[in-house]
Amino acid sequence: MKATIIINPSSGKEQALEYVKKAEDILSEQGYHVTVNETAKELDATQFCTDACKECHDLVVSIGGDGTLHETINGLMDQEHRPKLAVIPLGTVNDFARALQIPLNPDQAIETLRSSNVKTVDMGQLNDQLFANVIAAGSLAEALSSVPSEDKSKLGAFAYFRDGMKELMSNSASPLKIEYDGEVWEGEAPLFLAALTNSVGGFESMVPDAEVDDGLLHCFIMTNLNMFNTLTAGLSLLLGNLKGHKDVIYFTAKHVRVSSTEPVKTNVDGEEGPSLPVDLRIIPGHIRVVVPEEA
Ligand SMILES: Nc1ncnc2c1ncn2[C@@H]1O[C@H](COP(=O)(O)OP(=O)(O)OP(=O)(O)O)[C@@H](O)[C@H]1O
Repeated sequence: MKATIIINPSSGKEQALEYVKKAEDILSEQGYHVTVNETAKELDATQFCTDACKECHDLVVSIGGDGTLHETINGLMDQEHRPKLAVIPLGTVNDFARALQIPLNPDQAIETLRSSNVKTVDMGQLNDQLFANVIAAGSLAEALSSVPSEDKSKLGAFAYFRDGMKELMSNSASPLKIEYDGEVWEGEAPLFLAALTNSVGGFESMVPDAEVDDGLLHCFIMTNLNMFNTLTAGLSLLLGNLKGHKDVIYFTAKHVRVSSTEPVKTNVDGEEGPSLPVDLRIIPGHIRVVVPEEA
């Protein structure tokens, strides 16, 4: 059996390398021949994962934040052989791990490598790339993409909170056209979100109905922009009951197209994504993820 470890040494307050040896030992104990690949720059994780697919590896382990995971899963795109995936979360948010009940403590997450429990999980497709968790569009999404990574390391989720609140208070909205499964919504909105899992931005009850294998994109449009409503919607967003807010439209779909008459950026799995228009689809059961025995 062959396994590839993909590790971003700059993630997790730069403690990532400490965890590699432990992961390697557990995998070797289980009879894996292990290759370790350290990322040095953007898209290295994608290339390492594509190589693992081509070399018919049985398992790919992503050690890093949601950005590293996003790049890793993109290496599975269009591959005939797709190895199982294991995730050791070292980022600020770690939505994918939260949704799959993978421990956020890296030492405990590494123990998951011993588990025989494998879950089949949906992926999202955005234009020609895959995403694992969430896509956001609008001025709020843009503000979150620009949180500097030193702030993320120092302040954790608070860095997002601070910048998100600043943006919500500024009341800037974008004209959005959202076409989904034969319906159309058009209007001004500071935020559109499409989530695959229950956890968004680290809030695990944000999308309580979302299951990792339900074959649906769970979509939210934040609409009303007066100061009070924006603030309460912002709090709902941050406290995790967005669906119930009166200025939030919620729907599920399998195919969504989001466009705008203005230049609007997106945020994909926590990193800056392409500008609108974007085409979103769900790919049911695309990957197999190693999860804790009891998950
Ligand atoms: N050696 C490296 N040094 C700096 N950046 C890297 C390196 N390797 C990869 N990267 C880039 O860093 C980005 C962010 O990585 P990742 O998400 O793993 O860490 P993080 O910023 O700590 O996590 P989070 O975004 O969840 O807080 C990746 O998308 C990748 O492009």
